[in-house]
Amino acid sequence: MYFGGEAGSGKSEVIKAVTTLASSWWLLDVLHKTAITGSAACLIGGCTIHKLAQLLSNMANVAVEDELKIVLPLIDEVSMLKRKENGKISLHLRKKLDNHEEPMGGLSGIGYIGDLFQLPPVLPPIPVYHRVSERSAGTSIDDVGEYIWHELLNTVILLEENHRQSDPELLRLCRAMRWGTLTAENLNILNARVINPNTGVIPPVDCVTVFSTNEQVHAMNSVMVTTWEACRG
Ligand SMILES: Nc1ncnc2c1ncn2[C@@H]1O[C@H](COP(=O)(O)OP(=O)(O)OP(=O)(O)O)[C@@H](O)[C@H]1O
Repeated sequence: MYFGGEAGSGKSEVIKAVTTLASSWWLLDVLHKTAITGSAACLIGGCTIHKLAQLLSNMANVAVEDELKIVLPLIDEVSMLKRKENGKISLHLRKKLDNHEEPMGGLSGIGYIGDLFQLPPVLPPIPVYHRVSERSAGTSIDDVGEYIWHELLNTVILLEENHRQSDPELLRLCRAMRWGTLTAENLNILNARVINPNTGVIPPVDCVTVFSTNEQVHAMNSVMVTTWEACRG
């Protein structure tokens, strides 16, 4: 199953709801929440997909739970998932569940969550959702990962309402950016709001700020720390 939708459409809320449901049925131990990066995994109270793979493959340097039970793995921020990683999870599940015939060891469900317009995988940048192989079921780990996504994914749920953004104008711009359809007029509006911390103009403390280099981040941090210290007297 794939749960998708733009930023703010409620994908994380779905994960919270599944967690609450699993908890109320005393099934938290079979729900394995994962994400590709550590920070994304922390946000959903899960582990990285690599940690899950390690647990499944019983690597010596991991505190392996003898009774590791897997019924429903969830993979968040799936735009960053590589074909190979999907294939590896399948391989590990086959071994762990002692079912070498079926993809994902015959698990009846796996939940992929994320917005495919968001960040792609770190190099090599072939996300699981890119169709590379024309074969219906190749044999390499990459092919298996791709096959599972393209041939076995049978339920797609798209969340269409945005619950985070209440400013319709900003939402329109964000959507145009997401689709890659920004017009010159859109760009003018966005560029008119670019703030250069070197000029001494600082944004409100509660707003999210995006920078393109670490140098700019450090410059902004310095300004904010100085301002904060001045406020404290
Ligand atoms: N059905 C809903 N009704 C009301 N508020 C909601 C609903 N779903 C989500 N929200 C709220 O909208 C905000 C964004 O939701 P959420 O973080 O789940 O989005 P997301 O799709 O995971 O975003 P991102 O892609 O940035 O991670 C949160 O504050 C959340 O509490």
